[in-house]
Amino acid sequence: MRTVHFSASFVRRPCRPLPTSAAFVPTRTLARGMKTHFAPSLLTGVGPVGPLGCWGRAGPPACAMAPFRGSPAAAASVAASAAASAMDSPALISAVKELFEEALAAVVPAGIPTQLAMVAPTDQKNAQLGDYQCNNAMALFGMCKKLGADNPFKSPRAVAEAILAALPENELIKKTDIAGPGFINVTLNDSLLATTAARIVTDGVAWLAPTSRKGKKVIIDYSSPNVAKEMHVGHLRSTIIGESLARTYTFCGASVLALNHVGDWGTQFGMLIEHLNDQKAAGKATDDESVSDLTAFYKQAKARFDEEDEFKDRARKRVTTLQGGDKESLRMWQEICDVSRKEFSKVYDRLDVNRLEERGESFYNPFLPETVKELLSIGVAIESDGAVCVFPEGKGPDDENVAPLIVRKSDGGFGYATTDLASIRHRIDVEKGDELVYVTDVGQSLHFQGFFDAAKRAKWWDPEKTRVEHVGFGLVLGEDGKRFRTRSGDTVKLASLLDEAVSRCHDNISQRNEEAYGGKMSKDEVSEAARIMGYGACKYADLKNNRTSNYVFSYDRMLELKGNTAVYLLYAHARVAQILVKAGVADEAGMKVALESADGNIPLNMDKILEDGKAVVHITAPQERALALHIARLPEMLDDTLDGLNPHRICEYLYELANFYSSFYTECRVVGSDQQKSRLLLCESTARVMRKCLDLLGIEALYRL
Ligand SMILES: NC(=[NH2+])NCCC[C@H](N)C(=O)O
Repeated sequence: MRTVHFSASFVRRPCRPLPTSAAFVPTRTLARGMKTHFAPSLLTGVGPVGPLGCWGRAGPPACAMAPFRGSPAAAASVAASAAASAMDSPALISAVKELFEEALAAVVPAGIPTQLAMVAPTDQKNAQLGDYQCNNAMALFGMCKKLGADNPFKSPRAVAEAILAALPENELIKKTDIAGPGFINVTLNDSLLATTAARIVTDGVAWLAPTSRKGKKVIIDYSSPNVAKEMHVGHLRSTIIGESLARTYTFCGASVLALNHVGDWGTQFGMLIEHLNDQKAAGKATDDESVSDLTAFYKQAKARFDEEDEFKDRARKRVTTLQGGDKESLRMWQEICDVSRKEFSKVYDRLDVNRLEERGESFYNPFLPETVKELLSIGVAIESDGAVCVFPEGKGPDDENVAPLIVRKSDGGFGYATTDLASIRHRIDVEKGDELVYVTDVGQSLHFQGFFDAAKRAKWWDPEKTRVEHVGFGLVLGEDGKRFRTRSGDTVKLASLLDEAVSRCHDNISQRNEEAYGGKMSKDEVSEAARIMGYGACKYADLKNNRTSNYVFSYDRMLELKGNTAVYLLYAHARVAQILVKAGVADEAGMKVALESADGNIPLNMDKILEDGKAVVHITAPQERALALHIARLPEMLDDTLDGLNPHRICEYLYELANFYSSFYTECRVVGSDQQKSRLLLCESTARVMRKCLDLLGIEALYRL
């Protein structure tokens, strides 16, 4: 076995010179005007800044550091600099893979294709084995055997040995060993983990954002309720999942266009306008209750449409005049949309969703005739029974059991599919999206597959150039395992659902406030905490599941104090915050500041955590190492989240983080220990990562509970 030392592949990469001195002032902290004794001291002195930023995968790293060549303790010290914020922080796993790919390139014999590194994190239950495992040796040996006499290897183990011998010198890996037939276990350098944890405090958690989405334009279509219809739990799921993805993409450097593809166009507007007209004639305005409850209004209009021939006739004519651009019809359509819009925005305000841009189906109306015409002219669509249809590749009207995509109905009207074809084209050609994401229930999968496929055949979408994904999600079920409904069988109103969660939290927190804190929290504080916890619990209960599975909506479960719930995590964060207060690193006033600030960071009394003006984390116990490793794996988790479009990965990570922290806190004395500064730094680092993860899930943090 060979121990690989510092001086990595990246040493060969161009680096900007190391600054000779660096001063760091946490700007937000100062801007908030703290008491002088809390003013952070300047961090001066430079040390070898952690190598994390230099692991660079593709593209030149923005690098301002030299490779570490000093003692491990020195390596763990941090000198933050202005340049540091521009640092790239690729995922650990990618850096490990890159090293193994270099090694593989050197050992793969002629006649065998280039090998991608098969590297996976080691299950932390087996932490003694290492942090990552590279599993290429066995498969590569299998390929080499086919070379017969030209196979240079005797066994998979020999392949593993060759890979290790070819591993470039680097700063990342402390130790490697071969297990079993040829698994390579990899242990990372402690100093690197320590440095990463410390830098989160000096440079902010954004420093650790992965760079895989930098400069990418991502268009996320989510929420997308329908005008004059109830915004139901499905739309709530879409809103919560889409918002979390939007936040995560943004954090990872993408420019996000969040689109609310509201169902604001279609034949139903004929009857809605006519009904509105009649209501007005009867002296009722849009702010009248009978109209503002649009669901009821819709039902009335529908009933009349089904029962009154004269009304039906007018409604049909109205659709034509509306689609023909008649001013008066458009004005009334607008009026109806406005009523819905007001209702939707109430939900968005509650959920803290404010980046969504409304671009409803109506936006694409002018492009629809052209869309169909082109599909016909290139032969992707054909006329069938008076309608224009896109059949699956190789299928036609004579094939049985095929459901074509209808792009123009036999009455000449356009539908959902046509709008989506126009929208995908617009998002690629005009908006220049690199990734297009659509968040709806899995029930719409066929629709998405259908128009994605048509867009590809029409050459409007090149999958090599643009990533297009339907992010489907499962149903919300009631505790009886059936579709979530009220006892009377109606769909559950979103507002009342959130209200109930908040009210239950209010009861719990008030009780705790009296019992455990002697009423220390004011009435307002209790209400605010209940709001954060109630909304947080609903969001988290939704996000923590693998999105494609159905989940059971249960207040009891989502409000449990233990286990993978928002309540547990909010408590976990509050406990860390309170330790920092107890140690004098932060104070109550600082927490108030944190609550109002954009990044939620508590102003810190830096003297309490810096050693000789430097932020230094010492790793002396396995629990400290496990915690620091988990923190350093944030970029890897985020890449994973976006690759699979799975926000539940963030929940998993956050829950594990809370657990690693809890083992650390149980085993390692913080306040009053020799390691107090280092450990407090680790606490603050943990708190920041916790807050960032909560924020990516759309959940606010609590500092005291
Ligand atoms: N581009 C899209 N199709 N977005 C999703 C729209 C969702 C649709 N309005 C619904 O309520 O089901």
